[in-house]
Formats: sequence, structure tokens, C-alpha cells
Amino acid sequence: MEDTAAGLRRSVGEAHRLVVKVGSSSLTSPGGGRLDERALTDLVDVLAARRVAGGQVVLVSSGAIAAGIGPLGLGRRPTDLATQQAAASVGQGALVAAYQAAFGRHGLTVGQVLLTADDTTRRSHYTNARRTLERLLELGIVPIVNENDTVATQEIRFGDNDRLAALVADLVGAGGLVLLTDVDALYDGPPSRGGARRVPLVTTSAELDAVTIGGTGSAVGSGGMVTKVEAAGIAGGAGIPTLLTRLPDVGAALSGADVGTVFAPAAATQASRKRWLAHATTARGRLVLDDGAVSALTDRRKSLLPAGITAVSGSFAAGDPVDVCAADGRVIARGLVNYASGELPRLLGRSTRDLARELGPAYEREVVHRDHLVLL
Ligand SMILES: Nc1ncnc2c1ncn2[C@@H]1O[C@H](COP(=O)(O)OP(=O)(O)O)[C@@H](O)[C@H]1O
Ligand SMILES: N[C@@H](CCC(=O)OP(=O)(O)O)C(=O)O
Repeated sequence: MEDTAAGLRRSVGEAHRLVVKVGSSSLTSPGGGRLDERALTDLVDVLAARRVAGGQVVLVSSGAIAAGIGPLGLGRRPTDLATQQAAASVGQGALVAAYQAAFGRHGLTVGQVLLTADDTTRRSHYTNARRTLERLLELGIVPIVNENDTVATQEIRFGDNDRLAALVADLVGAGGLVLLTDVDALYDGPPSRGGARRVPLVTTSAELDAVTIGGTGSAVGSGGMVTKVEAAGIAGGAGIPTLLTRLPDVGAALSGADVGTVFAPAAATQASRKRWLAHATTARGRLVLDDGAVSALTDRRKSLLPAGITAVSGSFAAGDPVDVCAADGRVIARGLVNYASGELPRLLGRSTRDLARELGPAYEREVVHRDHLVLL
């Protein structure tokens, strides 16, 4: 019988619809600052062959900031947001032009899709992005996705594209997610330390307890291995397996060779709306609960009522995502709140029956309904 790792590799390799994410470090010359045309062409050759054979590919490509370093004469990756945005503005054009030229040699056309974190936070934008991607795929186009770096502000940025790639994989219902970076696999410790061993398969998040995961090892990347493992977790929660390896191994990996690390999808997946709440939204505020309310939510799966809330922070409107915390500050859930932050303080600690009697029937509503609450 085929072992688990081989079966998972095969299901990613044979997926009809694949999301492939490539990091800045894989696309730029050593030292950064210039697009590595050879690496980009090698990647495109593998992806174009799949497309020509009838498969669908969404490419999530980083590298805009890195590709802008050289043309702007900067020498190294800028650290301030405004210069990063200027570099992304220059580099994104170069990046997509290079992809169009490379896919064009296979008779294929690319479409640029730039997303902000807000496009995933707001459910209406999220479904709109899905529609656009679906239409592009139906038309035989290869969508090239990146964060819209030129307008994203520091607070709401994805920053790295790993989480964005996992959200896109969920959005388009991909059969597999491929993360390409500058290291051939996940190791049980940062590879720079030496003596680290490859982890070929991750089946449960508990197995990661034995792995030391560090930040970026390159001058141009940003997330490091932490965000890649998180991305594999998000994709796994949507039932999607993830394969992580380096760009030169992508062809072999997609043919089922024993390279890289494969992450199994979770045994039980959440409903799409709850996955969106847990991973795609950014909390606009926090609600702190007393112990009774924590157990009502976690043990009895109840809605959150004003009586169990002890504190509110942040500035949010009714319908916004908020973090729901225990008294010690631990985030236990994310939910869509039914009241604006200004309305809540006078309701705290009071029963809905009292509130309805005093303020009218509208105040009988829960602060967060359980259908709009996901435990974390
Ligand atoms: N346990 C680990 N296994 C593999 N790589 C690790 C680990 N911990 C840290 N890293 C580092 O993560 C880096 C990849 O992340 P990053 O530089 O952000 O790449 P990208 O630009 O592809 O997103 C690797 O170069 C490696 O040095
Ligand atoms: N959107 C940015 C991604 C920044 C980045 O460094 O991402 P990654 O290489 O995936 O860690 C860009 O295109 O430069």
C-alpha cells in the first residue's frame, strides 16, 4: 500500500487546480536587487507544461520589492514602508512583464491580481476576488497574485505572501498548495545551524513541537519558515495538502519525487465561513470575558452575551471582526460583533432581559452570535 507521504505528494502533483507560491529569495539574484530571469523561466516552464496539459495554476509571486531594488539604485531591501512601496511599484511591473514574456513563449497569457488584506477581511471583497480568479481560470489565463504593496499600510499588511497564498488556495478550492522558497524542505531546526534533518512529512500540528522554526534566512524574504508552516496549517484546515520545497525541485516535486516536506490536510475541516473568520479577517478590537462566559463559549458552544464581558477595547463598527479573550488575555475566539465599540460599555455585565426592558427589544441580541464565532 502506498505510504501517506507518497499519497499526499501524488495528490498535490495530480491536482487539477494548483496554487503555487514563490518567495522573493527564489526569484532574485544572490544578494537580491535583480530578477533572476533563469529561475523565473525554469518555474514558468514547469507551470506552463501543466497548464498546456489542461491543469489550472494560480501563481502567487513575491519579488516586487526585491525586483525594484536594482532599478532604484538602493543596494539592499529598504526597511521603511514608503521606500518599500516605491520599490514594489517599480518592481511589480518588471515582475509581471517577465512572467508574461516567459508564459507567452508557451502561448499562454497571464493576468495580474493585486490584493490587499482588506480584500480578504471584508466578506464582499473576498467573494469578489473569488469571482475574478474563477473567471480568469475559465478563460485559460494564469493569474499572478501579489499583495497590493503600494497601497497597503503597515498595520493591515500581509507582509509576506505565505498566508495570502493559503487564503487564495482556499478561495479557489485548490487541490494542492505548493510553497517554493530558498530551502529545499522544512528542517527540524534552522538549516543555518548545521546538523538539522529534513522533515519529509507533517501529519499533525503536534509533530511540529519537535521542530525549531526560525525567521527568514535571506536578505530579501520576510516571513521565514514560521509563516510557511502557518500557511500549511490554514490550507490544511480547508482540506488542502501543502508541498514545500525550493524552486529548482518544483518539477521533481510535482512528479511525486521524495523531495521537500508535505503537510497533510486536517482530519476535520471547518465550514468555509468559519475558516474565513479565523484566518482571513483582521480583528478591529477585543472583548475580554469572565470565566463563566469562556466556558459557555468553549464548552457549551453558546453565543456571547453582554453579561459575560468585562472589558472592550479598539474601535469597531457593528459587523466587524473582533478577538474574544479570556481574563488572562489569551485569544480564545474570533467573531463578528453585533454592536459598535461605542455602544458596548454601558451594556457590559447586564442581562439581555434587563437591557431589552430598559432600552427596547433590539438590545436582546447577542454581542456575538455563535454562528459568527470561531473558536481558535
Ligand atoms: N526549521 C527550518 N527549516 C527550514 N528553513 C528554516 C527553518 N527555520 C528557519 N528557516 C529559514 O526560512 C527561510 C525561508 O524563508 P524566507 O526567507 O522568508 O523565504 P521566502 O522569500 O521564500 O518567503 C530559509 O532560508 C531558512 O533559513
Ligand atoms: N509583496 C511583497 C512580498 C514580500 C516578501 O518578502 O515576501 P516573501 O518573499 O514571500 O517572504 C513583494 O512582492 O515584494
